[in-house]
Amino acid sequence: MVEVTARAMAMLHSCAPATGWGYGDTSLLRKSSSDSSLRKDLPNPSFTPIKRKELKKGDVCCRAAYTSGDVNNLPTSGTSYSDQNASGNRSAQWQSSCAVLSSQWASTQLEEEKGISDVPTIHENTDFEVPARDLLTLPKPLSITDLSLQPRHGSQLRVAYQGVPGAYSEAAASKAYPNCEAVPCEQFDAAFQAVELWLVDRAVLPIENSLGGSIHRNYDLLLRHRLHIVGEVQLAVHHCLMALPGVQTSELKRVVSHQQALAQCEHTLSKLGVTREAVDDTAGAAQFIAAHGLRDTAAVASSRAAEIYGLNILADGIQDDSDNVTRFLMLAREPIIPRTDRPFKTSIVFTLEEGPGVLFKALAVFALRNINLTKIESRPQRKRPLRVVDDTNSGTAKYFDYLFYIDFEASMADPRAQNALGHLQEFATFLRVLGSYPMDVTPCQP
Ligand SMILES: O=C(O)C(=O)C[C@]1(C(=O)O)C=C[C@@H](O)C=C1
Repeated sequence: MVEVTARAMAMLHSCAPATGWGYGDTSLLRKSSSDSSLRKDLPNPSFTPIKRKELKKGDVCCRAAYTSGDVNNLPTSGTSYSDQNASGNRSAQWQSSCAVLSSQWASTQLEEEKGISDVPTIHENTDFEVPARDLLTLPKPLSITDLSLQPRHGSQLRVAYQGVPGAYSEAAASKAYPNCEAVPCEQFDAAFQAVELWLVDRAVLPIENSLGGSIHRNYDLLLRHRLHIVGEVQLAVHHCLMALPGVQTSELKRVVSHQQALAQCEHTLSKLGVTREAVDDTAGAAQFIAAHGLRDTAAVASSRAAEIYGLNILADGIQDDSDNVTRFLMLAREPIIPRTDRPFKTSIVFTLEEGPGVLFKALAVFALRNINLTKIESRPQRKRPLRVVDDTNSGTAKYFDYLFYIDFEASMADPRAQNALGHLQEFATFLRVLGSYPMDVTPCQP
């Protein structure tokens, strides 16, 4: 058991290209030159794994990359994209470019008059039950352009989320960490950086929604930053249409909200026949209407946002499907110790060489061990979006290069998961474990 945990932790801390192992104990994981079709960790397979000798022309590139050390500019062991771009004065650049501010209790107007924000004072009690008349005293979301404060150490967990008070992400942060101090951030990036800079302890960010699909930005940021997924939380998202008190639905010309929320309410909004405008978050839309006294505009947001910003709910439960759930990830600087005494999920990201059946082979490492996949997402590799393949018979072809993100139902403490990743790493050109964490099995109540 101790050994299994040590292997799991080594994998969680690793950020290794498949060509060079970043794992602590490579002998435990690497199957050296053994043929993967003869793997001893596999149960008597119900179908024969693809053998090396079955590889066709296209597959050869897997082996080539395996020995060539080509990791396509992806992060190497212990590094991230930001490391790779970094130069000697990296530290200073990093500090200044990604500086993030903590909660700021100052009116926007005051800041505008001064032209620059005062050094903010951290308020001791971030109580978001603020009546609408106190709008100006709501905490200002963190911004990546702000200057940084020293992180605060206290007994209360500080949890960054994207948006302003009343956003679904704030509710998700409270569900994930009851009694936490939820810290609003302007952008997803700022939430990542707030954790990295020790301004907060955790971040809770949306990753997918049952109606709207994946939040791609956060997939990309997971790879660019070096945080670990330490949990997930699912939240039922119940949208309301809201406007200033006294405004009728017939007076509306425009609806503003987060683009995911607008997409989740497609039916209702099409029937309204108004223009739609996307803003950073749902609660921010409600705040905007209240702050500017807009009588021709409604917001799609939570009932809590209506309460905070003093708006009137015109319609309730306007999402296309009553079962509308958003899954959020909990992120931390350190991984948690994976366990096997409760259901766990593991999230990974990897790249493959081009070739017939390569993705099939990658997915087979899980199927062969009876590991259930819960999510697969592909994202373009930004540093290498296109690869030119010179083939004298058919001219020059262009392939798109992708990163594959997979969530599977197994803990990294489970030898099946370790063996599956050991197997995958034999032909993946890059592999990183983003986290191994308890599955959210609680009811999706807001
Ligand atoms: O705008 C908010 O309130 C958010 O918390 C963001 C967000 C998202 O990004 O998907 C979260 C949950 C809902 O799916 C709609 C919007």
